[in-house]
Amino acid sequence: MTALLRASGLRLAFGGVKAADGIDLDVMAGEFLAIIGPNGAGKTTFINMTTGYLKPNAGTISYDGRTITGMSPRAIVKLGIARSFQLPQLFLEHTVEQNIALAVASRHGIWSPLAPLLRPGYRDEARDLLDRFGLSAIADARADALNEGARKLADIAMAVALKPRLLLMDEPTSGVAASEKMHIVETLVAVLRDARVTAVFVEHDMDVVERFADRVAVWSQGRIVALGPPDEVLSDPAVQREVIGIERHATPPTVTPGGAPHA
Ligand SMILES: Nc1ncnc2c1ncn2[C@@H]1O[C@H](COP(=O)(O)OP(=O)(O)OP(=O)(O)O)[C@@H](O)[C@H]1O
Repeated sequence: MTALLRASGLRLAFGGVKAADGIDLDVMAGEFLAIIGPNGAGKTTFINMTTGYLKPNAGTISYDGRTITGMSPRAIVKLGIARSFQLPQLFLEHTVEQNIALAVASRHGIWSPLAPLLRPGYRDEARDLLDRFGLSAIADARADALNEGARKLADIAMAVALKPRLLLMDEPTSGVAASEKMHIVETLVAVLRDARVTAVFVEHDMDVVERFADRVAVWSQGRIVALGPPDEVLSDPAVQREVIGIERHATPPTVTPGGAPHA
């Protein structure tokens, strides 16, 4: 396997806070790499640097052999790197299908909300994606009416509509009801494997990491402190003590569809 993404010596400080303190990481083509670590460890900062939302103070990021450090988010998307956010970025007043069709249109450089109406092909592609994500039944629902699980899947479907080779997902299961979580991850992993997308995902649920990650990278205070297969890394006493204990404590509350948050 070759490295699709290579981060070398990444550093980024916010005032006195070292959000990235020398990050070296190769993401291999085809793998699913989980990033775990306590709140504030620098996980989102890594995704933001890789996708052009933040510029590192030092270090380089290369993708498919090409340096992308400091490029704009739009230029990076064009090269084949997409992302989803901790808080889904859907257009809330639009339907699920319209959201996906808008993402398809944006891949063609068209940013108008009318694009899907003008080009039926975009809607067809959106419908195919909805089918693959198991979202066809709610194609006509407004995005603001969805429960958190469906919202996360729709957000990831929008990222997949960009036809990425590499997808970075920031906490794809946060806020999703425990009963829905495994189904959601199974669905998105099946779609991504089928589309041969390499995936990096930040995750707080160790069951999800254990079951779906090929490798896991442990972040702590802007550094990677462990990296390897989940069974090795998650059974490492130092990781359990320093990170997973904190993780379990810090796991955000889940929200049931239409219900109140609960721990
Ligand atoms: N734009 C910013 N301006 C100032 N400080 C920031 C900014 N982004 C991140 N930080 C700080 O950098 C550190 C790392 O933040 P980051 O969001 O990357 O952590 P994280 O591991 O993703 O945490 P969480 O699990 O809570 O999402 C934190 O101390 C955070 O407050």
